[in-house]
Amino acid sequence: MTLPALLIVDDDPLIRDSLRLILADEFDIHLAEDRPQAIRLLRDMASPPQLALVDLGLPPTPHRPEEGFRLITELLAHSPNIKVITLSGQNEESNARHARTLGAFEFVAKPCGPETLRALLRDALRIQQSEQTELADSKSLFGIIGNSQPIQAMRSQIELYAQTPYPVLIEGESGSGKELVAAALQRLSGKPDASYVILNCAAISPNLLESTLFGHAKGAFTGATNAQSGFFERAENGTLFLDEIGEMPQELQAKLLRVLENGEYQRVGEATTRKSNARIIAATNRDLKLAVRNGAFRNDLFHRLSIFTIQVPPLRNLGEDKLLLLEHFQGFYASQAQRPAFKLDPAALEAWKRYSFPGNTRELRNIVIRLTTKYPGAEVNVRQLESEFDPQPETTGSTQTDPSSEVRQILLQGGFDLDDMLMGYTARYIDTAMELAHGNVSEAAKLLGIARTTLYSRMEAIQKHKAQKVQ
Ligand SMILES: Nc1ncnc2c1ncn2[C@@H]1O[C@H](COP(=O)(O)OP(=O)(O)OP(=O)(O)O)[C@@H](O)[C@H]1O
Repeated sequence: MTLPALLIVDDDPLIRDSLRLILADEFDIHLAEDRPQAIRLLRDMASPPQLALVDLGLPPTPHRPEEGFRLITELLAHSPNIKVITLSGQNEESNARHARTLGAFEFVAKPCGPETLRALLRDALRIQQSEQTELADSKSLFGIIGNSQPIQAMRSQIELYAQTPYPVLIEGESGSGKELVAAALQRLSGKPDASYVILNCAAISPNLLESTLFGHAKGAFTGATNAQSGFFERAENGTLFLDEIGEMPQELQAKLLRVLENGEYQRVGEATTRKSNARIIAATNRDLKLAVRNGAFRNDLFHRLSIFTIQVPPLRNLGEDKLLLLEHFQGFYASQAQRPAFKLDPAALEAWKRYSFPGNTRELRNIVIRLTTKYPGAEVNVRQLESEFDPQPETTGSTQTDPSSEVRQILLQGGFDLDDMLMGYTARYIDTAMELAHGNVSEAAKLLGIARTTLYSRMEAIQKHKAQKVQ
């Protein structure tokens, strides 16, 4: 029987060795002493580990949590299903809570008894397996929960774009549901049996990305003992989902552009030109436009990819959907754990509605899992609930910057488009108003000082403008 893989990242050799000793009979252990080593290890593994135990204080800043925070984000970018458990000192509760906002499943205070740790890891594994069943079950249902106006608008966009052969770019903050949107696009593509291949561009080391995408000839590089097909070939005439597209190296961006333009590509080390009919869906949590301005992402590729763009709204803009998601996950995880569900008392429910969930639905889901374990069948009060919230939420979320300070530099760079810039501003104000109004369009229109119908038409204009730029 294959043991589930567990990545342990801790800079203290004593802790690494003792954890290996304790857990090796039940888990396939992989050890790393810092973030870069962990990422290298991950990239070399044939499939990502199911679990990770991460110390927050890692070199070069072993007394601060930043390196651990960064590793959590990178692990989840590499493998969204991985369950990350953080190890932390007794007095670092607020750091541990912030780690959970970033997507960590749970934290455990050091020193921790072997049985507690085992129980936690088994629990994480069981929940991970149940989530995979949920995903399979929800296929016909679209999987996307929410009735707010932004989610309804997003569903219509998915339906509209799903059956076209053009690329779709999915933008949104981490944990907001981009992968779910990609899966929905594929399911509604009208080719239910066609291949669906997912490549996370952040998960593959940049020098292997080209051969992973396009394949390689025998002897193309050291270690290429056989010819190998790539993801484009595997996708055939189905869908290729390129997650974290912002991480793609520049040289490869040019090759991807060529496939998007005429379907042509070559395996590494081969002169024969091959044809791809795969439909491309790409996703990013970075501001790609900013990356274009900074020269990190090709402008022409951005325009090709963003023929149809879907903005996945952050959870804080979705008003009552926070309650729908609460209800859904409450029921789901209680039945998985075969325990009665917890309930929020009225004050806790208000706090739930007020909280901004900077880690989006992934954070909400992890909070529900923890409450299910801690308070089966019980009423959760506001103090108990708020101890699950992030005490430093302002450090996550959108990474957009105010462009006004860059005006001179942008104009001098050339290629500036005033309409584009104004649309960007309009979109940002609308987004903020929707956030303040918890997804209520009439309220948002009031804040913006325009009529509700005008707001709808501005939203439409933003989408049209994006589509027109590439035609
Ligand atoms: N509207 C939704 N309804 C139900 N589940 C959702 C919704 N949005 C997100 N989720 C769930 O939240 C979790 C995070 O979603 P997902 O992995 O798609 O996020 P993401 O935007 O791809 O994040 P990242 O950029 O970090 O990869 C998943 O478990 C997903 O199923």
